[in-house]
Amino acid sequence: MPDRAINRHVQRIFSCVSGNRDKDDPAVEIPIVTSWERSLQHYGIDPSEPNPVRVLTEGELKGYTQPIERFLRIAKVAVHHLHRQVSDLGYSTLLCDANGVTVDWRGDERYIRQWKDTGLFLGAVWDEQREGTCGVGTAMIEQVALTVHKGEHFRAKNANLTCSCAPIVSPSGKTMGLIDVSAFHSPDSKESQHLALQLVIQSARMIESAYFLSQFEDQWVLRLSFERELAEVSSECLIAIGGDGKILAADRVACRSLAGETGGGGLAGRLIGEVFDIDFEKLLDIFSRSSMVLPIRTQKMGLRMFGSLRCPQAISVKPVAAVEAPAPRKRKVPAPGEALTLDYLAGEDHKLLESVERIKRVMNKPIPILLNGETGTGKEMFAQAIHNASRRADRPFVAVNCAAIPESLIESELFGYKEGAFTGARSKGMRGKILQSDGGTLFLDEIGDMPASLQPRLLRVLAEREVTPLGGETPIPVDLHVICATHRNILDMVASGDFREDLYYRLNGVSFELPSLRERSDIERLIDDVLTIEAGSGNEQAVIDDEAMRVLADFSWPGNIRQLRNALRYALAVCDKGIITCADLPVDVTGATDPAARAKPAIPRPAPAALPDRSCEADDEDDDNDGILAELNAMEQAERQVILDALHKHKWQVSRAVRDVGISRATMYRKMEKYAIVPPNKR
Ligand SMILES: Nc1ncnc2c1ncn2[C@@H]1O[C@H](COP(=O)(O)OP(=O)(O)OP(=O)(O)O)[C@@H](O)[C@H]1O
Repeated sequence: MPDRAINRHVQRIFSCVSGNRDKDDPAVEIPIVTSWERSLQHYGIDPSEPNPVRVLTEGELKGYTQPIERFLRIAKVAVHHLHRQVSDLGYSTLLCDANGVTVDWRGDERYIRQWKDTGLFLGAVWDEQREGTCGVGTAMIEQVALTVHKGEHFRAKNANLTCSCAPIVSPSGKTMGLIDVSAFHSPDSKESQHLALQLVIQSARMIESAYFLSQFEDQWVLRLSFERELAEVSSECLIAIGGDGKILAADRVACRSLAGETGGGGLAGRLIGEVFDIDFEKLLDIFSRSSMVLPIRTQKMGLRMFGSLRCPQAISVKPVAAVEAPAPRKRKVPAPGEALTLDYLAGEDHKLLESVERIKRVMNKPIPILLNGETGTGKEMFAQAIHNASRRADRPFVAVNCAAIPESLIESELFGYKEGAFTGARSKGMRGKILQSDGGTLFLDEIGDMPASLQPRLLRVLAEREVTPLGGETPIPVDLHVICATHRNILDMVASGDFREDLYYRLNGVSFELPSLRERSDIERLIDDVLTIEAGSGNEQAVIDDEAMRVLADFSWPGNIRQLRNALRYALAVCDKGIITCADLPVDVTGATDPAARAKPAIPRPAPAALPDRSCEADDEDDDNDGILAELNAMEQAERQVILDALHKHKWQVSRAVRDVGISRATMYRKMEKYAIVPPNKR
């Protein structure tokens, strides 16, 4: 550029930044002026300085490309595709990383010298701090797609270039890179670059979508479009959904389009049914029967969209619609010592049955399973049952409780060590739990307690399917299926930085919520089953009387099935003649049952007389039953009183009262109904 032109360029920038723009000079767009200000005042760059663009050596460049190999692989196709569209128009195509380093490049090889001289080449660093206003650097800082055309470049030496560039944003909203087309000959008018800018925007979007789909390849992805006609061929919004129906992530178009639904609170962590007029179960159900595009409305704003659902990759080999209907389940209570099966564990709880059907679909696929549930809900039992039902059943099932092993030992427990790896190491070394589970299932219980320092190592094992024991150098290949369990909210831990997001996505291929005991719709059935199992393991057969069953079914069970097992084990040991009554239940269960009942005065003991004597009926029950009493003959009145006395004596425990009276339970209930005897708790 001749000196006079350089001076004019520098003059123009100075007057514009100082607010004294020449009135003949066309207005400069705001982002460009702001960038000129930054370049001049912040970075202190001299616009006339002719220093060439910095180009990294091959070795230096490797340091930038290696950590983003996946991104490069995904973006490559889009870079190639874009370049095919623009190469004949004299553009080169640059893919830059988040630092502005050109990590992929395409250009007409005939002009290689010129590309290199202008810095439109592999390894060139296009950051604003160094180059001042330029396509890549300014799009990176402003986080928008833009064209920096000719004299809008800050440095005079770049003022013949035209650069159109768009940022590429990751699922978590960070700039992962930028895609740019640049040319050193172009018409003067900036409008001439409109199409080039639209093409880079489209390519950036294509890379973002491909990256999103790859990042969540083991998850369900809801693809949404505002136009029915386009929904099948291209989607505007992408939403990744975990196996529990909660949104894991949404791409930036989805976040922007659906911001009104969340009041700015973000989509991640919300249930699909909170945002749309359909819940996840229904969505799965519809898409399992048809792959059609489904009209969906958003809950708050009522936006009409058209969606399709992409299955986790490992399931998609078999369309969900083609999954056979589950065979009718045969449910039998396992004999003592017999492994609990998935069908048995599902019980008759509606939600659990659905979960088990879904588990069956994925258990033989390389999809990690995450089990959520309160302590004692049976997570380990489930993990074992999944293993037993899977193709890996004849291989080891290895359980590791991350909360139970001291942090200092977890590493060697999991990864093992070579002989002599450290003082005290066994002379032959140790195969860690991961290698022990080779070919089988590794169950990581309390995964939320996995120390932060080991999370990257575990991630590497899962990604690369190989382990390097402590003190070893050669990685050993391992084939394992991972099932994790936690009672903690891992998403919250991810948000607070206590759990690695990438590890969470690796582990949560599909997740299942095990209901607490108090939420189960089949609680009485389960209580009976657990009693059968407990009674079978050494104790006498027993039954639970109605009152005790009511107490057990109403209890809150903070320790879930584990606590229930213990309570029944105790009751079996103390009960008489195989009948478990309230008196046989541990006090922590009966004491917490019904605080209102406990506050009531004790039921008065009846007078010893066997004949009708209204004075003994201190509960005011019979006041309400005068009409019935009047209709009874003397015999009946006497019989009624005997029954009532026995019930009072045994604090309304039917099973005990029947023994005093010498009648069966069924007869007792019939008589109670006939004589209108209603236990206090049912009044
Ligand atoms: N459906 C069931 N029927 C009978 N017993 C069961 C059932 N589910 C679980 N159990 C028993 O309940 C106890 C707790 O189960 P488990 O250890 O699998 O729970 P967990 O959710 O893994 O607990 P934690 O979170 O405390 O590790 C075990 O003794 C197990 O045998």
